[in-house]
Amino acid sequence: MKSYIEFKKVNKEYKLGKNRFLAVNNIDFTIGKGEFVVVLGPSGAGKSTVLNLLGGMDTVTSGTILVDGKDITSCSDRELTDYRATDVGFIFQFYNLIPSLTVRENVALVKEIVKSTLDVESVLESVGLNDHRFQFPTQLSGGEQQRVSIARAIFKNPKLLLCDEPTGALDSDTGVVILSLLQDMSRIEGRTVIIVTHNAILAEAADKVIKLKNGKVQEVIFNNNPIPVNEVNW
Ligand SMILES: Nc1ncnc2c1ncn2[C@@H]1O[C@H](COP(=O)(O)OP(=O)(O)OP(=O)(O)O)[C@@H](O)[C@H]1O
Repeated sequence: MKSYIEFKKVNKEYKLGKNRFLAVNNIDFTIGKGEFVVVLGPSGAGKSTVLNLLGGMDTVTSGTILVDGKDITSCSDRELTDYRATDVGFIFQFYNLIPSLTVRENVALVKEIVKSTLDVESVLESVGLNDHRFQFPTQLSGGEQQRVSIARAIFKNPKLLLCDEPTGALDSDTGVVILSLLQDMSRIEGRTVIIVTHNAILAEAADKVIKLKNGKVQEVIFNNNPIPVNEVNW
């Protein structure tokens, strides 16, 4: 598959007092368009840092990140703001919903920052929230709240869905439902979906697994026969 995302010799160094710390150390990998990718590794391996660099929330110390032919490491602040707003959908462990807005309003709010969006009703239907659209976040379960954050992320029709521990706050059955939904975003809608997780078993469902350790790529595993998330033996 032609590479859609490319990390080339990417380094990210943080200064801690007088010391320097390489959170991401000379990383190379590629991801194809529409792939369902899992990033695994122990705590502190650099998973979130990689996701933040790819999402334009953090900048590299050196190296290049190409997304759909665009070098995001040479973007101006303005271009990076546009990239974050239009090209990337973020899903985090905590849902970051606005408690005083309904489900529908939480999603439709994205229109304030992005001109071209999908149809809000279709998006709510695609994540199974049609019946909840006039409820407030506190009236929803954790899994339903995470669906709202997925709806909000895909409403702007992003090229990429970046998910950092999206099931970290959910029980395992609800987690499987959410991961299935994210897999559908890749399989049915053709979106490129990248999930950072501690749950190594999700590798069976991924097209590609990127294993990180101590800021380096330890291994990239290509899976020729990824299985549906709900068939993984959790
Ligand atoms: N803004 C920062 N300033 C200094 N150090 C940082 C910063 N962000 C991350 N680090 C350090 O970089 C390393 C990698 O962090 P990162 O959050 O990417 O790891 P992770 O693999 O996502 O870990 P976890 O699974 O625990 O979330 C850690 O040692 C962390 O302390």
